[in-house]
Amino acid sequence: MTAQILDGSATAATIKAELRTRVSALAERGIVPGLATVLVGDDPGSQWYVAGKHRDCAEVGIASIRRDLPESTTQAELEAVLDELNADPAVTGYIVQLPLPAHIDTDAILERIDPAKDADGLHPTNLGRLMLRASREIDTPLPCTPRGVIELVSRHGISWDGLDVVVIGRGVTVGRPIGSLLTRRAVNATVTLTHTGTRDLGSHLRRADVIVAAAGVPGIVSADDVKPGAIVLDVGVSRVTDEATGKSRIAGDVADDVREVAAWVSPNPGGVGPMTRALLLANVVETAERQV
Ligand SMILES: Nc1nc2c(c(=O)[nH]1)N[C@@H](CN(C=O)c1ccc(C(=O)N[C@@H](CCC(=O)O)C(=O)O)cc1)CN2
Repeated sequence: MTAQILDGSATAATIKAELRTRVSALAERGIVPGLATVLVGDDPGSQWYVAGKHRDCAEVGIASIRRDLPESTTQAELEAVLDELNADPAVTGYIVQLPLPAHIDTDAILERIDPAKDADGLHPTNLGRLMLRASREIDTPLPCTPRGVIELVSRHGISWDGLDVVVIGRGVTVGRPIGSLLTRRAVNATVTLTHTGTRDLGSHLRRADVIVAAAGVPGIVSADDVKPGAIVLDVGVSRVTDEATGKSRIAGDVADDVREVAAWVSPNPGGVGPMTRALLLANVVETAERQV
């Protein structure tokens, strides 16, 4: 079997085209959605991701505001920037690029964001609403990567209803919230959340209809771990140095041989990453629409 590709780049392009139309409709009512980004320090990966978010905004007609701060920024200085953005009417939503430097209390920063402007859906109020609303529509921003995973599969004509999903990784941006999203009545999957403390990870993976690999461990999922015909989503991002060329490249959590066993695979790059970016824009547009 050669797996079919869950094409995140093409799907994200479709979502962005839909959002462009919605942004034009808002413009007719005099509303221009605005996304601000807050970046602390000079990590090249984070700088690249933030630059991408501003390019995406320009593509769909969202105004964007950039606040780049030095590595030495204190907790109080960063909180003062967030207070400004919370008060700025031109900012519909904003994100604080993660990870933050070690001297910053990330949880306190996420809590400082006005929940109504939380474009990443990572404020405790918004995560809490996600927990509470298993049966109702959720009218608050949702975490972008889990939302991207769900949309990527659904938009390839695959229903999640009744599927056994095994997630690897318990981080706040993917592993923890994705279980709540996938088990909502409207999606109806069954989820097992595994992590570095899970005994015999392979036995969980081998019975999964869907594997969501978000461990950040290159190649943690290989062909031997995958049930024939399963769907495998690669969310892992690790930067490794290619021994042959000496160049640095992105490595996902899913080994290449998985394509010989799985029915569907999301590539990395070109899978969940572009979807994360597109769903961030969706959160901003939806927040602006709710304000109308
Ligand atoms: N505040 C946040 N911080 C971080 C998040 C997040 O959702 N919110 N997620 C990641 C980084 N990230 C977005 O911020 C992100 C990572 C990767 C991609 C992406 O499109 N990747 C490309 C490949 C990129 C490459 O080659 O270097 C792909 O998958 O095709 C988008 C967004 C951590 N921080």
